[in-house]
Amino acid sequence: MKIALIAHDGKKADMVHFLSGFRDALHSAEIDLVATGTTGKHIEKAGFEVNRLLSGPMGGDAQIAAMAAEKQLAAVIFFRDPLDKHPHEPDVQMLMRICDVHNIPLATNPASAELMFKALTQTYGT
Ligand SMILES: O=C(CO)COP(=O)(O)O
Repeated sequence: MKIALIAHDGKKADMVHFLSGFRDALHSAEIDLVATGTTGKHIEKAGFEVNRLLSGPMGGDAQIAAMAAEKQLAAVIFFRDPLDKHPHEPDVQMLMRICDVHNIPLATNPASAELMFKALTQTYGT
């Protein structure tokens, strides 16, 4: 299964911390990670394999939305920073809307991501 990962700058450390808690599952399981550009760099640095797309403000959120619309994603984990402004806010809203349109599981904070991830790894037997 393919899981998309996105984190705003103020949440990138949270994303790496979150993934580190699932390191064994991520290394052993049949999980493909895809991420927006800068988020992906942080994830790679932490020792995970990830397919990096464009940076969010340059269209990365839109690329992930397209994958969601084409049902290529089992889930989207998007750690948004609610205390910061983003020039590409329309893309952020669009991504979340597309997840809702296509009923793609979407977690926007670590607590929900953890619940979702545990459920997914059980469902997929990983
Ligand atoms: O801006 C983002 C999400 O809206 C994330 O993009 P980066 O991972 O390239 O920082």
